[in-house]
Amino acid sequence: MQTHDHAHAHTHADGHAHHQHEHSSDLLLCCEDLVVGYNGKPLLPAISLQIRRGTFLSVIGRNGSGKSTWFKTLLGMLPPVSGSVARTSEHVKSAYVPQTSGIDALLPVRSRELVQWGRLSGWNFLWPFPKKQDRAVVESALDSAGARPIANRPYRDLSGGQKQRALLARVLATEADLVLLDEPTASMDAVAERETMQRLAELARGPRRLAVVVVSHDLQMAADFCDQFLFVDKDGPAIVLGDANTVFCHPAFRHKYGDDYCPTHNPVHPR
Ligand SMILES: Nc1ncnc2c1ncn2[C@@H]1O[C@H](COP(=O)(O)OP(=O)(O)OP(=O)(O)O)[C@@H](O)[C@H]1O
Repeated sequence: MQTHDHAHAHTHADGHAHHQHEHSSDLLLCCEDLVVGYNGKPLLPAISLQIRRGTFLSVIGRNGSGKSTWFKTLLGMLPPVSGSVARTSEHVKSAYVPQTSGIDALLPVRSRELVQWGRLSGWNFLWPFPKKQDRAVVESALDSAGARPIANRPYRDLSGGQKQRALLARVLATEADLVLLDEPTASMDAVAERETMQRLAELARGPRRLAVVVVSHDLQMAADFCDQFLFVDKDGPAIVLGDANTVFCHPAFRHKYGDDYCPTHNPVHPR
């Protein structure tokens, strides 16, 4: 695993023990010298990375460091300033859960309907009556996300943590291979946060073998559950990709977050 300061990072988000059955079809998304930004202006240094099935990657960085920008580019919602991001096959499906604040809090829908929307596309959207098979997927997604108790509640009346459960169910209902979640545990209490991270880890490491990418501000929680970390900092020279020790002990990371997360620099309170 390498890390890179300055303009060219070539690192692969792989090489982990639980990727025992890894083969070429595990590769879902490839970024080559990808530079993200707005209106042709780079925000972060270039990075090359590959996202495979079974990966649980956490994107970390201070407020305004470029995490959402990176996400949007990965999803094709924002064009790269330079370089490329490509799915390895047109069959690779990705799904996105925005920050809760990005959803209209006045949306007059029940949680179950919100999840059903994950099954609809194109013209279906104008005739939103799910097929029997879609209904089964929706019910199972509600169970997997722990959202069954809130399925009939209007989305706007839910607490922040309950909203995130409904959104997680929605992502599961899309049956995507690659799931990107922007701060999925932002308004959850500590127990709910841990449960959600556990569920996401199971989606990556269990039989579904999804690739899961989360933006997380809780570094300890990310360290406990994720296997890959991408540190971004629009004001610094580095973009760092690697396992926990590689990233948390990198000088650029420690410059922003201090030494507490790096076991070799913080031997008194190792992670
Ligand atoms: N549409 C836009 N045009 C130009 N600049 C933008 C645009 N959207 C965001 N930015 C800027 O890009 C930078 C990175 O923003 P981004 O939303 O990616 O940060 P973030 O790491 O996700 O932040 P947070 O942790 O607060 O959610 C910020 O300086 C922001 O002001």
